[in-house]
Amino acid sequence: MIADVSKSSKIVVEKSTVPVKTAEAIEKILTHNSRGIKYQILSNPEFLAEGTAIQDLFKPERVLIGGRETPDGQKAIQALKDVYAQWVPEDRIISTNLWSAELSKLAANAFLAQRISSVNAMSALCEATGADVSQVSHAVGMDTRIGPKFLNASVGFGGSCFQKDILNLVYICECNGLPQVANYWKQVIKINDYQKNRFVNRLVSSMFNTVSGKKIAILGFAFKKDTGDTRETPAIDVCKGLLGDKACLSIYDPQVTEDQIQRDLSMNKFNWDHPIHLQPISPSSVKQVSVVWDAYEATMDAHGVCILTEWDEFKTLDYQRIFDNMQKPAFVFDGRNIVNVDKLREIGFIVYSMGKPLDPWLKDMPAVA
Ligand SMILES: NC(=O)c1ccc[n+]([C@@H]2O[C@H](COP(=O)([O-])OP(=O)(O)OC[C@H]3O[C@@H](n4cnc5c(N)ncnc54)[C@H](O)[C@@H]3O)[C@@H](O)[C@H]2O)c1
Ligand SMILES: O=c1ccn([C@@H]2O[C@H](COP(=O)(O)OP(=O)(O)O[C@H]3O[C@H](CO)[C@@H](O)[C@H](O)[C@H]3O)[C@@H](O)[C@H]2O)c(=O)[nH]1
Repeated sequence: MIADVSKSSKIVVEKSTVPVKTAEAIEKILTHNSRGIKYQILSNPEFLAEGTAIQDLFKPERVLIGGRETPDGQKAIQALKDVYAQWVPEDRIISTNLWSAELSKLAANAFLAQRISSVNAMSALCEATGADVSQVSHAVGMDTRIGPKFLNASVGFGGSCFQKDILNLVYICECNGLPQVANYWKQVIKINDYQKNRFVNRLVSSMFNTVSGKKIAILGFAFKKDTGDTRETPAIDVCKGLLGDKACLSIYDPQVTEDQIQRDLSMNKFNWDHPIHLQPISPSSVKQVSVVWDAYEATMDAHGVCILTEWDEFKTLDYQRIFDNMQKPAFVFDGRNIVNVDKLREIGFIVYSMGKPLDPWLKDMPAVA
């Protein structure tokens, strides 16, 4: 396509996250169709996060540009640097060779996801020992070599990037004859799956080993707050786990539509990645699921409440009102550690909060249902 329309030399910039050596493939295709036109391929991976995209664009921590180490490659890097220099301080614009830039993007996401899996693995140990994962994260994160960010235990990481990019890394390791390295990174995903299962098991075992026919309110469905994106959201796996035991779910998320939730819960795991025209036209809706537009409606007459996204509004709900309108005993399962556990216990809730000292109710329950 680019080769078809190009009339003069071009710089082609990869922004998407790609397997290492994609630039080489692009270069080969363009060069073979070049009709004398010269191309320079640059790798300029995008590091923005959803929910903060505009700030990340205006004030990036770094801009990474990878190119060929030839005079023409360096000239192309400088041309792209000049564009960013319009609003990004020059010391934040770094240049590398092509393969380093492509790999750095995968490495950055793998490191971030690894931090979450590390703290989530600790959360299981905290529950077993009586430690509090927030206190452990705080103490660990004060070491400037480790740093305090991205150490919040949760029901698991989601989003379209982390799992895909780690699987990409794993594939590249395997293709390069590095199975031990591949296995190391695979563990990050395995712990993430373990954390989601652990949450469902805790919930089911606390509620007398079954949620069949019970109403469970799901607060939050997006993979994180301030976005309506549900790709790879842990809510899908948690909801499917509960539906597997025949729970009735009442789901509320301030940004996710009913259609999206029904689609996510009725589709096979990887169908979301298909172009929209290849997805089921009207996926049959899941009967045990209702989607409502208010947290109070979702929790009305519920046996249990699950918090799966850390939306700010869930921190300030009137939990006394929620408790009064729920079946008893009333349970809260906080997959994001956002509620005040002591306050909720005072109200009368049985509370499970990821990685926090266990409620006396849960202490003698098996961690696995
Ligand atoms: N979403 C983010 O926050 C974010 C942040 C940084 C980087 N990225 C990267 O940016 C890229 C796009 O992300 P997105 O969230 O916009 O994804 P998206 O799924 O919304 O968009 C991807 C687009 O690529 C198209 N596509 C997929 N496979 C294709 C193929 N083989 N040939 C041609 N087109 C194809 C899809 O139809 C879709 O229109 C990804 O590589 C992602 O890793 C995303
Ligand atoms: O301490 C934490 C931090 C995050 N999360 C979860 O991790 C997931 C991903 O969060 P985040 O990284 O903030 O969102 P993304 O929009 O997926 O952004 C990531 O993926 C993008 C796409 O590659 C990169 O550009 C970004 O730099 C990278 O942060 C979400 O489910 C979060 O809830 C936790 O569980 N605990």
